[in-house]
Amino acid sequence: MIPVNIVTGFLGSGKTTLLREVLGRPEYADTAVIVNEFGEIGLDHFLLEEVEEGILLLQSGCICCTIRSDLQETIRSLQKRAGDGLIPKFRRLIIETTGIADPAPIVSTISSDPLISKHFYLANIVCTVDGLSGASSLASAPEAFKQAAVADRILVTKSDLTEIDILVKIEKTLRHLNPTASIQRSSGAEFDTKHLFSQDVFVSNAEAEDVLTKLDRHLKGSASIQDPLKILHDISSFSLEFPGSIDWIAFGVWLTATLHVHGENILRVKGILNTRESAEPVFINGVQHTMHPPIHMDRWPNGERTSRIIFITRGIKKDIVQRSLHAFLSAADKEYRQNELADLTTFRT
Ligand SMILES: Nc1nc2c(ncn2[C@@H]2O[C@H](COP(=O)(O)OP(=O)(O)OP(=O)(O)O)[C@@H](O)[C@H]2O)c(=O)[nH]1
Repeated sequence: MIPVNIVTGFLGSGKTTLLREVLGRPEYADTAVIVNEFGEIGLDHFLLEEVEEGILLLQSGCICCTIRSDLQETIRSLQKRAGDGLIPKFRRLIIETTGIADPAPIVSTISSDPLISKHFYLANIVCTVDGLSGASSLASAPEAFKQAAVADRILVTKSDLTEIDILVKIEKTLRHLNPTASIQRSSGAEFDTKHLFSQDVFVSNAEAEDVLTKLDRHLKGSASIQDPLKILHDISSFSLEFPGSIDWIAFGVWLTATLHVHGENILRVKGILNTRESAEPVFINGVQHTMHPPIHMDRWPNGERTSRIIFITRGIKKDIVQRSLHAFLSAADKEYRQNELADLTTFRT
């Protein structure tokens, strides 16, 4: 399976600068990158040959490709060409979105297209936020706010041009918005590409632990703080905690129904569940409609066997989600106890 990284971020925030670095590094030699236009990325000094219109082979061994009729068709055609030996095989795919694009439909394309999901999986979403002008774009452009809300890694760029108190302020806003994303600074060079691209969020135990540490910090600390930008865009980030074990099937039905009803307004869900069916914790992770296969972690981080879930939503308040989940789980609990009692009675008679 080939990991896919999505690089998103508002206009001029530094996506191309980051990609250029990746494309020049030998450790990313087997990477294919999908960009909107070659012109934007300035590849002249990397170029080895043009394999065909829209596909470039770079000196580093990377393949760079512009989008064809649509993303689905572009990914499928890259995969087919690599299979037919027309371009080198690649082991990673990076997709750069346009500055005003919503990354969620890309996530959905990767996991819902049967041909694509057979070969590719989402590794993570990286979002660049301009340290210098990010505060105003986050305030004025809902797209910029959403890109940061759904990300797993946030790179605050132009730290070399930005005063420290402005950087601290923007990082605080981003932490309130997306408490489980990791946030780094960049000055346009020497990126920590390993952390940004190689640690897969949706499949790794270590990553799940890191997310939980941040989730717990959110539960204990800043959960109740209201950020003015979140109020402006009607975005909430809240965490729920449930003691005791919960019914996995009932939870799954509830989550499916909730995602169906609220659809695009649930931007991110992440959490750890103590389920009746499994001794190990189950880590869940979703972007909008798309839930990724749960990870069965090998141990309980911090030994706390409590289910904890974080939601980032638009226009949906905590008490609505909490009440409906609570009602669902209580009903499943009641049924479980009745069945247990019935089993016991049958056994005695
Ligand atoms: N000094 C400095 N300049 C940066 C940094 N990151 C990006 N830049 C500059 O900012 C400008 C925009 O960066 P790009 O990488 O093109 O941004 P982008 O997000 O790809 O832009 P669009 O594709 O237009 O949305 C370029 O002139 C970069 O050289 C940084 O960390 N420090």
